[in-house]
Amino acid sequence: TLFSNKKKKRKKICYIFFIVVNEFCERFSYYGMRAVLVLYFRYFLLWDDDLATSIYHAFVALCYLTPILGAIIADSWLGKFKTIIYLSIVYAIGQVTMAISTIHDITDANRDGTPDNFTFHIALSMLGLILIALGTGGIKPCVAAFGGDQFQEHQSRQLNTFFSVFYLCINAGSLLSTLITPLKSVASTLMVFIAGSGMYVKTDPEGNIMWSVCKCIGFAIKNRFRHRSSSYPKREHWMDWANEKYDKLLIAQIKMVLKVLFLYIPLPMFWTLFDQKGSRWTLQATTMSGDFVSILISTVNPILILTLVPIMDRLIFPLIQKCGLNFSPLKRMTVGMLFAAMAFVSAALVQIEIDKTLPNFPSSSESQLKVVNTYSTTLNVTISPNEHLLIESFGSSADYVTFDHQDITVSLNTNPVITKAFSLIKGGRQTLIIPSDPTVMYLKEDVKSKPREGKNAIRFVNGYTADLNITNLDSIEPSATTNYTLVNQGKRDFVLRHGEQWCEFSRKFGFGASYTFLIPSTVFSDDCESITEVEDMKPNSVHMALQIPQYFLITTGEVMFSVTGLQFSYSQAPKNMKSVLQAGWLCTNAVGNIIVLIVAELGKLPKQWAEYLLFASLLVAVSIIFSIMAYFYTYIDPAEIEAQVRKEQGLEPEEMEKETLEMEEKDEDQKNEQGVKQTKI
Ligand SMILES: C[C@H](N)C(=O)N[C@@H](CC(=O)O)C(=O)O
Repeated sequence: TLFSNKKKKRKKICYIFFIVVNEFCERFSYYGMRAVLVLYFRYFLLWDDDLATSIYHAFVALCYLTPILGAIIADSWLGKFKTIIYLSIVYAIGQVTMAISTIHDITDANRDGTPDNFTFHIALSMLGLILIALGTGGIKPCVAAFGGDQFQEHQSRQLNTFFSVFYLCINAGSLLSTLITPLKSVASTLMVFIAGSGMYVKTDPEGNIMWSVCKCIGFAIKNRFRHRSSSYPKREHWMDWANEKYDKLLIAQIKMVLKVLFLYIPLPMFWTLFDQKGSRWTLQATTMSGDFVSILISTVNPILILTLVPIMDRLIFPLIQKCGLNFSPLKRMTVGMLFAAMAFVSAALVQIEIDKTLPNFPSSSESQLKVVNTYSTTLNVTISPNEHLLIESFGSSADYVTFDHQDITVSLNTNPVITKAFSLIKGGRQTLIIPSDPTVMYLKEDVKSKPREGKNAIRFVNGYTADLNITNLDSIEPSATTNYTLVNQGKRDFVLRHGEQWCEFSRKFGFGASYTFLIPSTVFSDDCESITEVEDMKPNSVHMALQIPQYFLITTGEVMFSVTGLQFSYSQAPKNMKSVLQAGWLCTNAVGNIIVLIVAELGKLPKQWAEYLLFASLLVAVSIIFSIMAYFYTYIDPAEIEAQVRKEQGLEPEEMEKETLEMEEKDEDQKNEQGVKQTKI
């Protein structure tokens, strides 16, 4: 017995391996593609930030809505195994479609590096994304439930370990996806999964279960309405009004599922906060300094998961249990929510620090102006009605001057005095450029927010007497100013050229600054030494390391909330509705994403830290509601309830046999475990 049990255990580890590796490959592909999706929208399809972010969140939401479809197909028709295979093929076709949509040569007839027919690329990429959402969402609830199906009812400890390992694989896939291309992994997902085919425990679909569930619920509601008069005796549960027509077992199963789904109502709020890691927190990072921006953002969450899941599972949870505390799944989920709320309090505190260092940007009714003087002498600049600035040659005003009106008149103390009227941009920042010929002074629009991704915005004013060529920029005419170019942090070299003459200058950049470089007429004679730098926006000074606590808190919350939720959804579902409940669980994530979308559309509170605190307070309120709901929830053993109902109905011999077999197996396992313990002693 000992030998055969060891063999069985090894076999189980082997096919669980195939399932978790399958999940690893699938998540690797999904996160790999997701990581570059916004960049593809921004720089290939040339969408603006808002559209790119909205379509991105809509795609993520769709990925978490399609599980309903996958669950229906699996539980009612194909079974989990075949559903995973078929939808993986859909997924692979989606990835290939998406990959084809990124080949600009297909429509780039004039070979200028940009596609000629954007509609074709947009249509193809949208088709690809829909197929990927169908694939990834469709197989997701099935893989988790299929993994769970490999365990028997008495193996709850092993089942919990499975879900932890499953989550580790998700995050290992997500982590590695940032390093390797995603396409290859779709094929490997399928191959790995099919390789284990002969070993899995495959439960058969039990007819169109979702349709039966809907009909049964519909009948219960109709029947209840028909018997609304007080002369009819009340029933214990409203679903009992389906007793007249439907099987008691189906009614009992629906009651179990509805009980859990009701409990899920407050859960999307957790995901609303969680999903802002990729939007608001990423934006926050762009206003901070530190040279690990992209690495931090894309890898800190999976790295922490890979560390925290084993610590929680092997150390923290057993320790809590040893202290005699009952840390039930629903309590863990509530604590998880509170951790996420604390993460947002931490984000708010970081934001307050950042705000102290941010420039004072104009409000929507204000305009800001700075003056740059490339004239040969110091100038006295008067801006009507009462602004007086003294600006050295090749210097600038100390900071922006804010106006609550747009029409201004500028006078220079030249001989004769030069006066010119300008109209400023409402809500904008501009620089008044005074060139070597001040009569042609002009306004140039400045950046009015921190440059993206911690980059630096730079531009040049040509004070030289002829056209100049600067590395990577178009040629600049005398007295003209270039548009801003974004440069990364670190040392950058620029070569200035006019005919045979050239000189080189270098600058070291930090994060998120903006500069205007003033090129004097002597630029070639002093080997670029005389180029002066005007700081339009200071570099970021709050270090990104300050974001680590918020990432740590939200990931701790995720381990408590998400891993537990996954296990809970499986353990509380009747056998024929495991995937449906997994889909319900994933839908909470979809709703969370949709809330993020709505919040992004509605706009922000004037102060970002206040928005973070608002979200934290909302989640605390929701977690209180959830803890009250959880207090009234009684954990069930779906198999036990099903057996009881069957017993009440009179068991069929076939089922009885199956159950006896399972009991025998359970006894065998227990005896064996005792045997192993005794041998150890
Ligand atoms: C990468 C995340 N830490 C993660 O584990 N995500 C899970 C849960 C979810 O987002 O639904 C996943 O991708 O399955």
